[in-house]
Amino acid sequence: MLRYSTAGESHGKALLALVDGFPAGVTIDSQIIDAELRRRQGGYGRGGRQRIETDTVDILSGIWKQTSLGSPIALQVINKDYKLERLEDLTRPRPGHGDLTGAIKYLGPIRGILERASARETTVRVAAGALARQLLREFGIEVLGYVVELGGIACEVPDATLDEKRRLRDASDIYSLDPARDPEIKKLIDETGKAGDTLGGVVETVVEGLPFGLGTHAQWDLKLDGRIAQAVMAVQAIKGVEIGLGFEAARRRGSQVHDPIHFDATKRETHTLGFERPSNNAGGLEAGMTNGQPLVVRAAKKPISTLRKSLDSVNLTTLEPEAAQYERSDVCAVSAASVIVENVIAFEVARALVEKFGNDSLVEMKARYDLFQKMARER
Ligand SMILES: Cc1cc2nc3c(=O)[nH]c(=O)nc-3n(C[C@H](O)[C@H](O)[C@H](O)COP(=O)(O)O)c2cc1C
Ligand SMILES: C=C(O[C@@H]1CC(C(=O)O)=C[C@@H](OP(=O)(O)O)[C@H]1O)C(=O)O
Repeated sequence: MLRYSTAGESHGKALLALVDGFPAGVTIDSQIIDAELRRRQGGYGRGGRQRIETDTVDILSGIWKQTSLGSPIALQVINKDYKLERLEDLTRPRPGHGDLTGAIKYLGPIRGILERASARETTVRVAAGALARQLLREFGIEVLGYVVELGGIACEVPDATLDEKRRLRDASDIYSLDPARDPEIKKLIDETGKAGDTLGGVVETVVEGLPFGLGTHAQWDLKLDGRIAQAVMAVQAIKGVEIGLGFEAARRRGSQVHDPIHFDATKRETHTLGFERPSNNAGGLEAGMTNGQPLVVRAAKKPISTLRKSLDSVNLTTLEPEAAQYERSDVCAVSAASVIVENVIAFEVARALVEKFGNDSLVEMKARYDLFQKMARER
């Protein structure tokens, strides 16, 4: 099974991810991982921390001569802002962060909670996802994430091709598909920050080139829609996930929701096996399985919890009412969230891919992939 777990505190020595079950024989370029880490640090509205860090990955194991060995891959990102031993505890928990609940649950300091709850941990989730997408590319599977709404301002271009979307996103400081709106959005972020407040937004990820049959209908916890939702919801500050039409599907009639099935013999040799869908309201998943269409996932990110103009809180030492504590913080991290969501989805898709085609070696996976496509055409 392909899986990973992470370790590390926000101001500890380093963040670590341990990736198990990654197939042998995949060419790994650490610069591809570093490029995703750089993007995660970017966007507009980040706080002072990103001027301190220059995140790069150290691959500590599992790779030889730029090729995966099939053994565990340990990924490390060093914290330049390592200062955990010197930091004081907080006494006034911030609403929206894990401070109050974690301190009560673990009967310990708030510091012990916020250091691990912090989205700094997503550095190594992104590193693991960027590793996984190097496997996906071997199968022509491409993943792209971008911002579609920020602080209530919509910034998307429907119906663009993946390449057009990539070009637009890479031209935007916000990572949206509508760079023309960058000045308006930046102004909103600046004004909100000056007012001591914060902003959220909506991000979208598209995965193209998926074969039929990743995931399964057969058991609830193996359905790919549920697994994608878990991976995305588990990103800090994500509060909603939609696949395809999502909540909008509940407002329409069936005839306006379900994607008709057509057949085009000229596309028989492609990953769709010739089964074309004039719409993709299902977002690429039916009954927990990929259906050859692009996977489309949206996620809602709430505004940052730490407010310069603090909300009401309680001093946990005196139990007297006091304003919540302020620690250095972002005003808006929606752009970063688009990079994180994109990469956690990449990992989940890669996990489902190795489930279907095996995870010993890339060469065996490819042979099984080709055999499956042939058998599916001949069924
Ligand atoms: C990229 C990113 C950066 C974040 N930066 C901050 C921050 O600077 N300050 C803050 O209070 N919360 C920040 N958050 C959100 C908190 O980590 C998150 O709200 C907290 O861990 C509680 O978890 P929950 O919102 O998922 O319930 C950030 C989240 C993301 C995804
Ligand atoms: C460090 C990162 O994000 C951090 C996430 C975060 C939080 O509470 O989630 C709080 C801030 O931490 P600090 O107080 O050290 O500035 C953010 O900067 C990062 O994304 O690399």
